[in-house]
Amino acid sequence: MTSVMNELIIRQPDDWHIHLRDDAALAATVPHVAHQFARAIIMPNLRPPVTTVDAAQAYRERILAARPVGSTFEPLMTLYLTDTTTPEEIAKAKASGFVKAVKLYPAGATTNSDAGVTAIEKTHPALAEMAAQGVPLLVHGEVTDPAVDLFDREAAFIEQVLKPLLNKFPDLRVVFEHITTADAAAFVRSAGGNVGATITAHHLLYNRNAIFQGGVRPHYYCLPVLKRERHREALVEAATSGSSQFFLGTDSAPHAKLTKEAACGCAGCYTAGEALEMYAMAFDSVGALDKLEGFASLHGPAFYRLPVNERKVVLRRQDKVVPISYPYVHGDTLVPLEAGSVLPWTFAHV
Ligand SMILES: NC(=O)N[C@@H](CC(=O)O)C(=O)O
Ligand SMILES: [Zn+2]
Ligand SMILES: [Zn+2]
Repeated sequence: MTSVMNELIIRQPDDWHIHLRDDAALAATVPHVAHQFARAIIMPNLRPPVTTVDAAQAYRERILAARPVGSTFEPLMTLYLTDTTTPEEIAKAKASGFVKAVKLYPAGATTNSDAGVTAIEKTHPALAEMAAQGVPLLVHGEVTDPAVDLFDREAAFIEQVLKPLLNKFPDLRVVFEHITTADAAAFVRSAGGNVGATITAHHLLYNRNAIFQGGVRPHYYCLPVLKRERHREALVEAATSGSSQFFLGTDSAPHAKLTKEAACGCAGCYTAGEALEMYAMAFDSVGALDKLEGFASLHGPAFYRLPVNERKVVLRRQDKVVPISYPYVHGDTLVPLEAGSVLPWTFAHV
């Protein structure tokens, strides 16, 4: 007997990778994440980047102040790793209680990564302290060598950086962020339980054709860029496998409309307002809705050694219209992924 699931009640998910930006942008981004998720790992790629515990604390206060009245949303803060991050700052981060991880951006790999790491060896003192203290390293896993094809940069990063890094620091806890390839999914599975990965909704739903459907579609452009269909299928397989190494991270990355729809448009898809609807579509597409709670609400807390959320939420098979745009900073707007589309799922609190 086959049955269609029309309503899915799960523990409230967390988002293990999101960009909220700062100041006026928080009025747009925080209500979205706080509605869908109980907690979120907040990326530190501000200008200037969040490189100290003191800066993370101040940023955390600004996020908390932007929460809707009554919201209990909890931002989990991260530090931006640089060539000069000290072991002392790592120890301070661990002791703070609110800094949960440290983010590695290879310099030049993505948005606001120019202050990132220029050579991984320079970070060895900080990484040794992180391994000792159990502080997770979150990685944007793409090499920056312009000679490497854009679509191959994640696979190259595994061989050139990640494998040597884990050989040197076998106990380091690593999250391979926003994985986009079969290579990355296979690598994570072959690594120990100290290695996990986040997967976005857009990398589960689309392949690289989406960027060129009838013309160039800037809102589907993000980094790492969407890949071929066989990679998308491998990501869906990993996300729905039940393996606790894979968990939800939207990588929702707001950029004002004018900076996306431009001759040199910014990388990033904005999905925070409709993320769970999109993940439900991806899981439903392979009949794996029963695996969504593990991926969205259980595996991440297990990796980060945090309690699971007690509150329940519901996904209903009910149409939801994605707004054409949301208000954003300086009178500009924010165009969500699938703006104007009708999604077959609707997220609500129970
Ligand atoms: N994913 C993106 O395309 N962009 C992110 C940066 C990142 O996560 O690499 C951003 O901050 O805009
Ligand atoms: Zn990234
Ligand atoms: Zn990101």
